[in-house]
Amino acid sequence: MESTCEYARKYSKDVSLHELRDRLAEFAEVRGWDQFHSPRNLLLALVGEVGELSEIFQWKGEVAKGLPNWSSGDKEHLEEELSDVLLYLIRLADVCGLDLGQAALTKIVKNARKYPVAARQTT
Ligand SMILES: Nc1ccn([C@H]2C[C@H](O)[C@@H](COP(=O)(O)OP(=O)(O)OP(=O)(O)O)O2)c(=O)n1
Repeated sequence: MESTCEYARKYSKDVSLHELRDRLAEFAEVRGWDQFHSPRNLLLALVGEVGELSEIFQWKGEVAKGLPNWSSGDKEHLEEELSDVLLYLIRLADVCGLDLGQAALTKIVKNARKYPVAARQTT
Protein backbone atom coordinates (compact mmCIF):
# COMPACT_ATOMS: atom_id res chain seq x y z
CA MET A 1 0.00 0.00 0.00
CA GLU A 2 1.54 3.33 -1.02
CA SER A 3 1.87 6.05 1.59
CA THR A 4 -0.18 9.23 1.52
CA CYS A 5 2.88 11.21 0.39
CA GLU A 6 3.79 8.71 -2.34
CA TYR A 7 0.24 8.81 -3.63
CA ALA A 8 0.16 12.62 -3.58
CA ARG A 9 3.52 12.82 -5.40
CA LYS A 10 2.43 10.32 -8.04
CA TYR A 11 -0.61 12.39 -8.86
CA SER A 12 0.89 15.81 -8.17
CA LYS A 13 1.06 16.65 -11.87
CA ASP A 14 -1.89 16.86 -14.15
CA VAL A 15 -4.55 15.56 -11.78
CA SER A 16 -7.76 15.17 -13.75
CA LEU A 17 -11.33 15.07 -12.55
CA HIS A 18 -11.67 11.70 -14.28
CA GLU A 19 -8.76 10.29 -12.26
CA LEU A 20 -10.29 11.53 -9.03
CA ARG A 21 -13.72 10.23 -10.04
CA ASP A 22 -12.35 6.76 -10.78
CA ARG A 23 -10.25 6.68 -7.61
CA LEU A 24 -13.30 7.63 -5.53
CA ALA A 25 -15.48 5.02 -7.24
CA GLU A 26 -12.87 2.35 -6.44
CA PHE A 27 -12.54 3.63 -2.85
CA ALA A 28 -16.30 3.25 -2.30
CA GLU A 29 -16.58 -0.06 -4.13
CA VAL A 30 -13.89 -1.94 -2.24
CA ARG A 31 -15.40 -0.81 1.07
CA GLY A 32 -18.96 -1.78 0.10
CA TRP A 33 -19.94 1.88 0.44
CA ASP A 34 -21.77 2.24 -2.87
CA GLN A 35 -25.01 1.54 -1.04
CA PHE A 36 -24.44 4.67 1.12
CA HIS A 37 -23.25 6.90 -1.71
CA SER A 38 -26.69 7.96 -2.88
CA PRO A 39 -27.06 11.46 -4.37
CA ARG A 40 -28.83 12.75 -1.26
CA ASN A 41 -26.30 11.28 1.19
CA LEU A 42 -23.41 12.66 -0.81
CA LEU A 43 -25.03 16.09 -0.96
CA LEU A 44 -25.45 16.09 2.83
CA ALA A 45 -21.84 14.96 3.28
CA LEU A 46 -20.73 17.73 0.91
CA VAL A 47 -22.63 20.37 2.87
CA GLY A 48 -21.12 19.05 6.10
CA GLU A 49 -17.64 19.43 4.67
CA VAL A 50 -18.43 22.96 3.47
CA GLY A 51 -19.34 23.66 7.10
CA GLU A 52 -15.97 22.30 8.26
CA LEU A 53 -14.25 24.45 5.62
CA SER A 54 -16.16 27.52 6.82
CA GLU A 55 -15.09 26.88 10.41
CA ILE A 56 -11.46 27.42 9.41
CA PHE A 57 -12.24 30.99 8.37
CA GLN A 58 -14.80 31.68 11.05
CA TRP A 59 -14.02 34.70 13.27
CA LYS A 60 -10.69 35.32 11.56
CA GLY A 61 -11.71 38.55 9.86
CA GLU A 62 -10.47 39.15 6.31
CA VAL A 63 -7.71 36.79 5.25
CA ALA A 64 -4.88 37.92 2.95
CA LYS A 65 -4.41 36.07 -0.34
CA GLY A 66 -1.70 33.41 -0.11
CA LEU A 67 -2.37 33.07 3.62
CA PRO A 68 0.97 34.69 4.60
CA ASN A 69 0.42 34.47 8.35
CA TRP A 70 -0.93 30.94 8.51
CA SER A 71 1.06 28.06 9.98
CA SER A 72 1.82 25.03 7.80
CA GLY A 73 -0.55 23.06 10.02
CA ASP A 74 -3.38 25.50 9.34
CA LYS A 75 -2.68 25.36 5.62
CA GLU A 76 -2.68 21.57 5.68
CA HIS A 77 -6.01 21.59 7.47
CA LEU A 78 -7.39 23.92 4.80
CA GLU A 79 -6.08 21.62 2.04
CA GLU A 80 -7.85 18.68 3.65
CA GLU A 81 -11.21 20.41 3.97
CA LEU A 82 -11.02 21.82 0.43
CA SER A 83 -10.24 18.30 -0.77
CA ASP A 84 -13.18 16.78 1.10
CA VAL A 85 -15.51 19.30 -0.58
CA LEU A 86 -14.01 18.61 -4.01
CA LEU A 87 -14.11 14.84 -3.57
CA TYR A 88 -17.74 14.73 -2.44
CA LEU A 89 -18.68 17.10 -5.29
CA ILE A 90 -16.97 14.87 -7.87
CA ARG A 91 -18.56 11.75 -6.36
CA LEU A 92 -21.99 13.38 -6.32
CA ALA A 93 -21.71 14.28 -10.01
CA ASP A 94 -20.54 10.73 -10.79
CA VAL A 95 -23.41 8.93 -9.07
CA CYS A 96 -25.78 11.33 -10.85
CA GLY A 97 -24.24 10.15 -14.14
CA LEU A 98 -22.85 13.60 -15.00
CA ASP A 99 -19.47 14.61 -16.39
CA LEU A 100 -18.53 17.42 -14.02
CA GLY A 101 -15.52 18.62 -16.04
CA GLN A 102 -17.53 18.98 -19.23
CA ALA A 103 -20.42 20.57 -17.33
CA ALA A 104 -18.07 23.12 -15.75
CA LEU A 105 -16.51 24.00 -19.11
CA THR A 106 -19.96 24.47 -20.61
CA LYS A 107 -20.94 26.66 -17.67
CA ILE A 108 -17.88 28.88 -18.13
CA VAL A 109 -18.94 29.46 -21.74
CA LYS A 110 -22.46 30.34 -20.58
CA ASN A 111 -21.04 32.67 -17.94
CA ALA A 112 -18.96 34.46 -20.57
CA ARG A 113 -22.05 35.02 -22.72
CA LYS A 114 -24.02 36.29 -19.74
CA TYR A 115 -21.20 38.59 -18.57
CA PRO A 116 -19.44 39.91 -21.68
CA VAL A 117 -16.11 41.67 -21.22
CA ALA A 118 -16.77 45.39 -20.94
CA ALA A 119 -14.29 48.02 -22.09
CA ARG A 120 -12.19 49.00 -19.09
CA GLN A 121 -12.68 52.50 -17.81
CA THR A 122 -9.76 54.86 -18.16
CA THR A 123 -9.52 58.14 -16.29
N1 LIG B 1 -19.03 7.33 3.65
C1 LIG B 1 -17.89 8.01 3.34
C2 LIG B 1 -17.09 8.55 4.34
C3 LIG B 1 -15.94 9.21 3.98
N2 LIG B 1 -15.62 9.34 2.68
C4 LIG B 1 -14.42 10.07 2.27
C5 LIG B 1 -14.72 11.33 1.47
C6 LIG B 1 -14.07 12.44 2.24
O1 LIG B 1 -12.90 12.89 1.52
C7 LIG B 1 -13.64 11.86 3.57
C8 LIG B 1 -14.50 12.31 4.71
O2 LIG B 1 -14.12 11.58 5.84
P1 LIG B 1 -14.72 11.89 7.29
O3 LIG B 1 -16.20 11.72 7.26
O4 LIG B 1 -13.93 11.06 8.25
O5 LIG B 1 -14.48 13.45 7.46
P2 LIG B 1 -13.14 14.23 7.84
O6 LIG B 1 -11.99 13.68 7.07
O7 LIG B 1 -13.48 15.68 7.64
O8 LIG B 1 -12.89 13.91 9.37
P3 LIG B 1 -13.41 14.74 10.63
O9 LIG B 1 -14.87 15.03 10.39
O10 LIG B 1 -13.17 13.80 11.79
O11 LIG B 1 -12.59 15.98 10.66
O12 LIG B 1 -13.69 10.44 3.41
C9 LIG B 1 -16.41 8.77 1.71
O13 LIG B 1 -16.09 8.85 0.52
N3 LIG B 1 -17.55 8.12 2.06
